[in-house]
Amino acid sequence: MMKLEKLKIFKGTVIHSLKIDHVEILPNSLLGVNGNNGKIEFLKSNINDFEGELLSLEKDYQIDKNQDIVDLGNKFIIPGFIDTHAHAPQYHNAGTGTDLPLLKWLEKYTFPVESRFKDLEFAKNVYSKVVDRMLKNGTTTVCYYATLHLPASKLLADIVGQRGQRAFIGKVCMDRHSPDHYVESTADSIKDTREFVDTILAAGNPLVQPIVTPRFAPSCTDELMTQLGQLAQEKNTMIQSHLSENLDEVAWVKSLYPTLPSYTHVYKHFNLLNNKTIMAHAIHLSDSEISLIKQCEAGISHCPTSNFTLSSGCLDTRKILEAGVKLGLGTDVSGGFHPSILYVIKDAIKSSNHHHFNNAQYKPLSFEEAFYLATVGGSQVCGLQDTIGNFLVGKEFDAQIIDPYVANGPFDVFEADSLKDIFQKFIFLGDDRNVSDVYVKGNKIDL
Ligand SMILES: Nc1nc2[nH]cnc2c(=O)[nH]1
Ligand SMILES: [Zn+2]
Repeated sequence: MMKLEKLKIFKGTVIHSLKIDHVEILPNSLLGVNGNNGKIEFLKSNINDFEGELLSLEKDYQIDKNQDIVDLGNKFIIPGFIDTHAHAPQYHNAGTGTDLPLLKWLEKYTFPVESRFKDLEFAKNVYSKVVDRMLKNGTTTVCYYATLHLPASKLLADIVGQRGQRAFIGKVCMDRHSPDHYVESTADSIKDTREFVDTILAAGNPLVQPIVTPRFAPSCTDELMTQLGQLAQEKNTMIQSHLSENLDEVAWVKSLYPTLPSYTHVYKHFNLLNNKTIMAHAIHLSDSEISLIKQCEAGISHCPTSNFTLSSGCLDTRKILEAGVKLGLGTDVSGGFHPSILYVIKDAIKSSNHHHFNNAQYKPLSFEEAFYLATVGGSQVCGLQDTIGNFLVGKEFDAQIIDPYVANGPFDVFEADSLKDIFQKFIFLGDDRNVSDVYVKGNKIDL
């Protein structure tokens, strides 16, 4: 007999993805989570005889069915969302400064607010709020950019750790083409990044990992790019940056690197493009750049809310998927004004529909595919495909409990609605009011 002292069992409807074009909707399920390691112990679905099933579980696991079972009733459980690209300091500006394209937007709104994070009180206020906001919206994993400041970047990691979120956190590196009030020397950038990586690793929280973060090629000298590539390799960390978001940016990179074949090749040249790399946007890529990304096994963070707001363009997600490149979704707060991946899911569908307007043969993203990208796709981009993304046995339990019937909620359910209809209504009409509980690695988060 297996004795598990700490087993939590969720009884009700479980929804997740195993394949990109199909959502598994599993009524009458029992999902067991091992409280010792936060992993999924079992998932049994379409159960007819709950009493019999529970009796056998009582024998196998010595559970107390009055204490260890959470009855979901008419709520359902889905994986936590994975935001593969968000700027924590920019949350201060979310919903403002939506009138300019990328390079002017950076100068006018973004660098000024990021430079304020030398003030730790200011940082503490914004960072506490962004982490809370993400969790309330069911986002259990985030790839965060902080700012170039070491103390505030460490503070973000502390706050994420205290709140129990899963995250990759990057001290931003930028030693050129930046305002005088918001730039660092090459030596400081490397020294502080090294200290940041070492500090996060020494803290030993498996949920919070450092990520090497050159802001984008135009804001890093060759020397800095070279050393960041070496550091990421030495410490075996993830890498994140921006790629081919805006046509003026692409032309700028071409002028900075006239002898390299493309923007993507710039990152490759400095050993910053590999299977641990997340590139945000990647809209204006040639076929050979997509092939290079595939060959290097890097992933793309698709940020359509930002791409619409900054008028950057519409990523051809079908082409990226058909090329076999890992693809996840990102809010890109505050280029993207909305902190919720639910919002990004809808913009990913609309962005894909735009390609369909111009080409009747084009197969736009279905809502099932967009949900997959928000969960399983994100896990692949983060290198966590064996750890999170869905409820396969052995993965860690990162989840949200969704209440479609919450009082004063954002949508209505009618008698004829199937479970799939209700789930789709949540995707299109739902918001944080429907998120009743959030779990990361089996731990319930205080919302
Ligand atoms: N969207 C976006 N693109 C960038 N490229 C370089 N920095 C940024 C940023 O902060 N946001
Ligand atoms: Zn960004």
